[in-house]
Amino acid sequence: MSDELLKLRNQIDHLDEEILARLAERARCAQRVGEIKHGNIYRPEREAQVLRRLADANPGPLPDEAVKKIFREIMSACLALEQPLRVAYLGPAGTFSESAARKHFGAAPNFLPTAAIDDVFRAVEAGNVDYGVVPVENSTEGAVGGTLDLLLANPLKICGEVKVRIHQQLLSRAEGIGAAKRLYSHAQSLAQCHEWLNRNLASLPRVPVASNAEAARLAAEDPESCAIAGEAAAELYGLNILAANIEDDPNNTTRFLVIARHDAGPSGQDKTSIVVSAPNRPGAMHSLLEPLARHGVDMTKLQSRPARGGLWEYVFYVDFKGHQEDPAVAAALKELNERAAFVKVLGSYPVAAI
Ligand SMILES: O=C(O)C(=O)C[C@]1(C(=O)O)C=C[C@@H](O)C=C1
Repeated sequence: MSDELLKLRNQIDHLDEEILARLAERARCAQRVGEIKHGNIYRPEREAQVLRRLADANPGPLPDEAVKKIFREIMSACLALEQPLRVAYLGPAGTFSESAARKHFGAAPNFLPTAAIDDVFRAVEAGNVDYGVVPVENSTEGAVGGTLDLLLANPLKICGEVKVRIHQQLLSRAEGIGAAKRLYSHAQSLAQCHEWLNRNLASLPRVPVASNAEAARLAAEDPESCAIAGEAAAELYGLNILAANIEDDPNNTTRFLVIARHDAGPSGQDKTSIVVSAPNRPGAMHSLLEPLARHGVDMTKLQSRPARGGLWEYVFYVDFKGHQEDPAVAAALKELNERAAFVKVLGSYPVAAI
């Protein structure tokens, strides 16, 4: 070993010990915070502030994303010392929902896969888990209607959002695609890779199944098949990646919501989600949203959904920038309340920080 290599490795050992001692000190601080803090132990607003502050202070050469991932895990481990979290997500294991849950909470919680989106809501409401992670919209496929309906019907709050870049992989137990007789995947993933499949595997029969993870499980059992699923499923079922990132839109992203029995405090960079219904008369929707514009509140999403029970009646899901405790948002919400037939605040939460 050269002298320089030896010296650098000694230096790294030394730095690692320093980092470890500082981590232990940080963990003891977090434990003490846990003892003196009242109410919820998990504080999404504080975690978002920590991640943003460190990304801003990052001197390099590590990219901001790497710094945030490292501190995401540090906070996850510190929080577990205060209180081990239980987090439900739309399963089975290996889905993009699991990736979203792990991206948001780090590796420390106990994760519980559920069979359907409403099971996630039920598990949180019943107190079987502390938090739930559910998909709400995809950049190519649009809104997840089931989640929107459940948000309206449920007393739960949104306390966070996570965005996951969806990369689809062609997976198989075999080393090549030659012997494959069928392709399993979720219908949404088949749609997201439609052009690639038409160009490369036009004659291979496509079999839609309940989830990508289920597709990967089937491909692991059946060597004459392949599947489209994410990397997490490939790892879980020990499959080879025959073609990587085959989604037609390279920016394909799914947004997930974190649901809880409480929402989040202000973090300085927040979003608020509400559901409103407008009285059935011309211009009602315009008049309803006018206070937002007048108070300088930026609307980021407007999504309509048929109201249960009334033919051709709609409810509107509106997201805007700011926290309901911000004075401009509070003033706009007060006026909106006076004008709307119905308003429900689904929650204020930090803009995705990671
Ligand atoms: O600041 C707190 O309230 C803490 O409990 C500490 C800490 C952290 O590790 O920084 C851990 C968990 C919370 O969700 C937020 C932050």
